[in-house]
Amino acid sequence: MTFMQMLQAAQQRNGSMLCVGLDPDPARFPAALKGDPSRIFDFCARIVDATADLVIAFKPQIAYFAAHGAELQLDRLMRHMRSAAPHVPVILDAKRGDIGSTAEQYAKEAFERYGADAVTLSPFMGFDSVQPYLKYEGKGAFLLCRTSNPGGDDLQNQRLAGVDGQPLLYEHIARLAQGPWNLNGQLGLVVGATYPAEIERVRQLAPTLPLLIPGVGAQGGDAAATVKAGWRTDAPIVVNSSRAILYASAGDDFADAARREAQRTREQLQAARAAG
Ligand SMILES: O=C(O)c1cc(=O)[nH]c(=O)n1[C@@H]1O[C@H](COP(=O)(O)O)[C@@H](O)[C@H]1O
Repeated sequence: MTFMQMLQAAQQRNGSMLCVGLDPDPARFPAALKGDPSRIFDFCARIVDATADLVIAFKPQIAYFAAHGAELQLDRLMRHMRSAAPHVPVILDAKRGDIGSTAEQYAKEAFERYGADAVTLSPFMGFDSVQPYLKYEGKGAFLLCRTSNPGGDDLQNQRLAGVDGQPLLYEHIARLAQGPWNLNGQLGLVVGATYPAEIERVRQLAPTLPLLIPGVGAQGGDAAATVKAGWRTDAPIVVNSSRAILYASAGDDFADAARREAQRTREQLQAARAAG
């Protein structure tokens, strides 16, 4: 099954557009695990097990593992997700972007070492930096387009004077991803829940692409406005929340609390869809 097919299937099976982001920070772990980077796998596996029937995807953020030298725990977590939640696609949030020869190594890391179903990429270095990922048949790649952070404006909202129609940079990225860069239908776009008007604009320019939408929860993005702007029956939206779910409780009940928060967010998103 391709990543796009897995997304559609998980969306239907779990009735969900919620993605749980796995951003493990040992300093925020519950008392029994707190401050211990060797427990990253244990923490994440509990979250995965508690939420696997509620999500369209999981999104481990690679920096939270690499910063602690915990790559082997990420390896183990990827295998755990594969066996405990085989129906849930895994997006490795790596935000890579480099020249073709180096990108080949990053692609190998994401898809061969970790066995991810999709990856996040920065399109800043151009098509030849994206192409190596597209050689992996059936895998997905989400290009940063209009990111959730305020500083996204610095570049992404600049006008490209030399390009037809003088689009904003993020509009140009959306057009490239919907059109000439999307050789085998593997591309999606990242658009922040903190900017619903831009989600709507990206949807106009990229009507058939899946959108990865982080920014609900800890960053305060508007879940209902996000769904209204981005939802399409034939192009899934993957709405990510990390900290609000992972750290819903600092106690031993953290996995149950994560489940409740995931359930609440999923219902909120589904309700917005029904109202839409
Ligand atoms: O690519 C991403 O996932 C991403 C893009 C973006 O524009 N904004 C953004 O917050 N993210 C990631 O999404 C997650 C958001 O985490 P929370 O703010 O805790 O829900 C983090 O892992 C970020 O690195």
